[in-house]
Amino acid sequence: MAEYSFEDTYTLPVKEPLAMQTKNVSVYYGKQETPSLHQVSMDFAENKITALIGPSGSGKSTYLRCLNRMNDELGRIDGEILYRGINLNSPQVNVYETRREIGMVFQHPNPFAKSIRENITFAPKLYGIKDQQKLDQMVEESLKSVALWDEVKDSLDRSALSLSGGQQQRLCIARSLAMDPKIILMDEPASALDPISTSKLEETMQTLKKDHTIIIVTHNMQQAARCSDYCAFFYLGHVLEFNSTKDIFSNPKIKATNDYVSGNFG
Ligand SMILES: Nc1ncnc2c1ncn2[C@@H]1O[C@H](COP(=O)(O)OP(=O)(O)OP(=O)(O)O)[C@@H](O)[C@H]1O
Repeated sequence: MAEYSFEDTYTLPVKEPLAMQTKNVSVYYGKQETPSLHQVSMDFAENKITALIGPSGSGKSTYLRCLNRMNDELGRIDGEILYRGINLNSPQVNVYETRREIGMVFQHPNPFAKSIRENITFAPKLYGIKDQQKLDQMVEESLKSVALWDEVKDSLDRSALSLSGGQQQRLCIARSLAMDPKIILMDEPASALDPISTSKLEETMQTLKKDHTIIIVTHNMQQAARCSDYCAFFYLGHVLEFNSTKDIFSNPKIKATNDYVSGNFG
């Protein structure tokens, strides 16, 4: 039984260019009759960071994974996921192309058991890029974007698994950047990192947003408040409030949001 009404919602209209938009996205896992995610509509401003917050099991990761079709095998997804005028939630859409445009960084760093250099060049080579000079340039640019270049430029052929957890996570972001995505989805990317690595990751996000749109799931309220421009509050598979981060934390419109950001439940 929900403690808060699903009717009591607030959605801030986004008055800037959009990178992506969803309309009434619902997710039914397996043969569920009641969806785990209910009709989520949201606008993602371009070159901004949107944080998805809410208690455990509220549907944040379920929603995030829909945005680059990572839930395809798990059930039925209704609604529209609009990117550059195309509904990505349509069988005609090539999921591999979608994931080139919309990259994903996971909770635990998952570099390949290969060298630092090969982690970056793996996907570009699969897509047919053979020019060594171009590949070297991709390695340098993507590692610079995540502020890892200075730390690893003299040991690019060393195993990625020998890096620290924080370095591995930044390498994974660099790996996703090599395919030049426009949107980067991040599912609790700092949850396995120490405070210093977390702070470097947050700095990286601020650099990346000059050229990318970022959508991040986080349990860490301070992180959402520090890093994001917009915030969506999820509760039992519904989005109850979508607002500027400033207002979510200082002037929430919905009681459930206020209770959550004040630490009254979660
Ligand atoms: N693969 C799956 N199969 C069936 N149900 C699932 C699956 N993944 C998630 N769910 C269910 O969907 C609901 C939302 O889960 P989800 O992981 O999206 O929430 P969340 O807000 O990201 O939680 P957390 O913060 O704990 O990661 C939960 O009830 C969960 O049990």
